[in-house]
Amino acid sequence: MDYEERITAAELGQGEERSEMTLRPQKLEDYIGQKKATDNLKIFIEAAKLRKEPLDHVLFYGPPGLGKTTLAGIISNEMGVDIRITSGPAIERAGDLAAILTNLNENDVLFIDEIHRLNRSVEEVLYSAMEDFALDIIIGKGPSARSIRLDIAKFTLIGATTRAGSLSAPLRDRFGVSCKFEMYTTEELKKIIGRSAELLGVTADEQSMEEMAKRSRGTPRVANRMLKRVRDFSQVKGNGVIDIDITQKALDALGVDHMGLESLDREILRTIIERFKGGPVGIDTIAASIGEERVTIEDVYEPYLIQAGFLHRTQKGRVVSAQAYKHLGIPYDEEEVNSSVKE
Ligand SMILES: Nc1ncnc2c1ncn2[C@@H]1O[C@H](COP(=O)(O)OP(=O)(O)OP(=O)(O)O)[C@@H](O)[C@H]1O
Ligand SMILES: [Mg+2]
Repeated sequence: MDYEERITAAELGQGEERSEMTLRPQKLEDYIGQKKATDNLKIFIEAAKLRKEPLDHVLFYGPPGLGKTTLAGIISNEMGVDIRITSGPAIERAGDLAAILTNLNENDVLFIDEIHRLNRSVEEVLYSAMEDFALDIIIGKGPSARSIRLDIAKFTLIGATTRAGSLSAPLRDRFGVSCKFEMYTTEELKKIIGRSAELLGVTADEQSMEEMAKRSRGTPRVANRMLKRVRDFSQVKGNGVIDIDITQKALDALGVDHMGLESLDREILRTIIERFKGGPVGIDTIAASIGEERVTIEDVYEPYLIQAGFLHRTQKGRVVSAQAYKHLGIPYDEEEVNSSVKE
């Protein structure tokens, strides 16, 4: 199966950007879950509006597809300002960032996705921009070169990252607010699926929504993708109405099991069990064994495998749990596993 076709893929497939836009809530009251983050933000937004100032710079971190981009859009809506969306790898040179910054209006939001991937020279320009709303520009070359300071509009930087640990300390310190994104509960995902179904004009019964929610690995993006694939199934193989029967058939056909694991999740677990006696084994070794990039495993697959209790991270490497053996139907020999853990 192509990477793009995986329901867990962190990247958006063709045309998916547009369909994600239509499913994105625009207001804070329509944003489901992440209560800890949104309760605080609500107060900060209110306060900033009262002072007629931009919101403090905000850092969002957590696994892909949990609604970071969506929440950034909502913040700009609630503040009544424009949002400019870009990403770390897209800003190649300091000049690119300067161009973006000088085009912002007072109190606007600048959203930088994958902010841990900014290069050094760009990041340095960001420091004074965040702190003093100023750019230091060097004019001329050699002995006659001089630096001038250019004021820019006050703005809010919202940075998003899957790995807060990869951010340099000076950058991290310049964010006034930082929000950790948690995986969603089945109940929350069910609400999200219900909302999306309404927007897409499809009918799904309670039981099938519950089933999809349970198999969405805590991730709204996965839930929405799943809903769309199940809808396709119901239109082609059923009567267009989503019920539990068609849901189960569709998800089986997609290779999503009852815990929401996909073939690659199972391959990760199986590899650790069959080739490394259940671990501990280093992430690079796992990546090489299954021919997948380390970052993909770490950012996209592991968070859910850990959350669901199939995998543990230890000092010595990854270890699968007895539950993973059970899930894959592989006999669990406690003694053998323990001896390999102690080695
Ligand atoms: N809290 C939510 N309520 C309703 N829908 C949501 C929520 N969070 C996310 N979604 C839906 O999930 C989709 C993915 O969300 P979004 O693109 O914001 O994720 P993300 O965290 O920015 O992902 P990435 O880290 O990969 O950029 C959106 O299209 C949106 O419809
Ligand atoms: Mg995003």
